[in-house]
Amino acid sequence: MNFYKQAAEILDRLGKKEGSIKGLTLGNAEVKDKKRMYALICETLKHNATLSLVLQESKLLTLEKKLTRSLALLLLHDLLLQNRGIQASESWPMKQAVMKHKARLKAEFVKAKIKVGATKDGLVEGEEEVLMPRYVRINLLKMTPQQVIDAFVANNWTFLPLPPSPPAPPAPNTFHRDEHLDFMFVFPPKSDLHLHPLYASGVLILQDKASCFPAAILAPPKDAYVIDGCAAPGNKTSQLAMGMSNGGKIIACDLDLRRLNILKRLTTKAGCTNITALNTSFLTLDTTTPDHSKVTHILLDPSCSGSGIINRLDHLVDAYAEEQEQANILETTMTGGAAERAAAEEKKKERLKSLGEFQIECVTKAMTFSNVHKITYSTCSIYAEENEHVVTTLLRNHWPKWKLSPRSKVLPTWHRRGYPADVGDIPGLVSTDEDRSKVADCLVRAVPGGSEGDLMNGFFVACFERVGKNSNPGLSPTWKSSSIGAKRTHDEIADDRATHTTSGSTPSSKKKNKKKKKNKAAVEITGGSVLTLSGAEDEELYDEE
Ligand SMILES: C[S@@+](CC[C@H](N)C(=O)[O-])C[C@H]1O[C@@H](n2cnc3c(N)ncnc32)[C@H](O)[C@@H]1O
Repeated sequence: MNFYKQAAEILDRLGKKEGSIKGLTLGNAEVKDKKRMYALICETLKHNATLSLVLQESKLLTLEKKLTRSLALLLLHDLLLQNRGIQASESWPMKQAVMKHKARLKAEFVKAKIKVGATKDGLVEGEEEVLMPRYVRINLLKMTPQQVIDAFVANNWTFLPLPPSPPAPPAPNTFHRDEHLDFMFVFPPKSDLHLHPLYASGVLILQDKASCFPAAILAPPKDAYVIDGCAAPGNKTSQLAMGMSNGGKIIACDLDLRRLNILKRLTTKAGCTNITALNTSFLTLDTTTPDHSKVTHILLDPSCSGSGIINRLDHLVDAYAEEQEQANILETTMTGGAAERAAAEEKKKERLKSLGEFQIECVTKAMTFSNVHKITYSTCSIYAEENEHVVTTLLRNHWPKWKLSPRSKVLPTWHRRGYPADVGDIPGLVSTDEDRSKVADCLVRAVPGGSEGDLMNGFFVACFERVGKNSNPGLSPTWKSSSIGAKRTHDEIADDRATHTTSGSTPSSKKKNKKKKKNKAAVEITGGSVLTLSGAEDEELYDEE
C-alpha cells in the first residue's frame, strides 16, 4: 500500500483511539518502513494545530474532494515542513491535488504559524514533547551501580553525586543516582542508550521511574513465592527477580501470548532464572494447587487506561482525536455535534467503569490466595476511577481482613500521595476528611510530565496487607508513620549513597555464575503455543513501561 495512505489509515485509527502510536507503527507487521512511519506520524501530530489551520484556511478539503483530512495533514506536513517535500511519484493524483495549491498552502502556513503562536518550525508552545529524563534501572543481577558509574565515566560522562535541586532533568552528558530508588540512574532527556553495550547485555534496563515503584514497594524477600498477575512485557517481573537475587519463585502470568513471549526474551536477557511464565488469565488461576497455596506476595499491574503515560507522545493523540471529533462534528448539525460529544463522554465513562471493575476483580482474586499477605495494585492511569475509587471499593469489601500498608512501608519519602477527595466513605473506617487524608497518605501517585508533574509518567500504587492475629486492622497507630513528610536532605541522600553504592545483590561469585549456566531455560512458558516475534524492535516498544 502507498506509504501515505497507510499513514492516513493509522492516523484515523489513532483518532478513534484504536491503539497507541508505537503499537500502530513500530508494532504493526504490515508497516514496512516502521521508523519512517513512526517519525511521520509523531511529527504530523506535533504540528497538528498549525497544519489543521492551514487546511481550514486554504479550504483544501472542499477544493479537492478526493483528499481525506488525515491524508491531507500528512501531505501538508511533508510539503511544508520537510525540505525533501512529498515523497511520492509526481503522477500520484493525491500529490497532484496538493501540489496544485502549493503557493497558497505555503502562504497560509506562514499566517497559521503567527495565528497559533507557533515557533518557526510550526510547533505550538506547550505542544512540544515534554522533556523527561531518561530513567535507567541498573540490573543488579549483572552489575553493581559503581561498575556502571565507572563504565560511563570512562566514556566521558560526568557523574553528579547529587540530583539537581529543585528536581530537573540532568544537563547534557551528566547523570546522577535517583533519590528514591537506589538502583536507578537518571540521564538527560532523549539519551539514546539502545546501542550501548550495557543495554545489549541486559545491565541497563530502560524503565520509567514510576514503573519501578510497585516491585520496590512489594519488596518480597529472597525466598518468597510471588505471582506477577498481569506481567507482560515483564519489566516489573525482572525487577522482582533482581530484588530476590533470583531466589524463591515468581510466576509471571499474562493473557497475551505475544506480550508474554516478549517477557520471556526480556527476562532471559536480564539474567532472571526464577521465573515461570504462564499464558493464562490471572482471574482463572486455581488458588488451591499446592504451588499456588505457597504464594506469599502478589504484584498486580492490570490493564488500565494508560492515561498517565506521556513519554510516548501519546498525549498528542488525545488532542488529535478531539480535533478529529470536532471536524466531524462541524460537518453535522450543531445538535448532532453536541450529541456526539455527549456520546464520546459517555463512552469514556463506560470504559473507565469497566476497567475499574476488572481491576477490582483482579485484586479480589489475589486476596483469595490462602497464604498471600502482601499485594501491590498499580496503574499508569491518572483517573480516580482506576485508583482511589478502586481502593475504596476494595477496603469496603475486605476491611478489616485486609488493610492498606502505612506510608512508612510505601515509599515514605515520596512526596506525592493519593487524593483525599477521591477516597470514598468506608463503614467503620472512613467517614471524615481526616480519615480520607489518612487513607490517601498510604497511597502513592505520580503526576505525569514536566513543570507541574514529577518528571515521569503518571502512576498510582496501593499496597494491601492481610491483617494477622497480632496486627492492627485500622486507623491509628498503623496509619501514622513517623516518616510522614520526611523529605531527605541532600546530605542524607549522600550518606545513603555512600552506604548503598555497592549494595544490592550481585551474584558475582563464580559459584553463582556456574549455577546460572546449568539453568538451561531461564524461563519456561506453559499453557499456550509459542508465537514467533520480530525481535529487538519489538522489545524497544516496551522500554519505559
Ligand atoms: C499494564 S500491562 C502490564 C505491564 C507489566 N506489569 C510490566 O511492568 O511490564 C497489563 C497486562 O495485563 C495483561 N492482562 C489483561 N487481562 C489479564 C488477565 N485476565 N490475566 C492476566 N493478564 C491480563 C495484558 O495482556 C497486559 O500485558
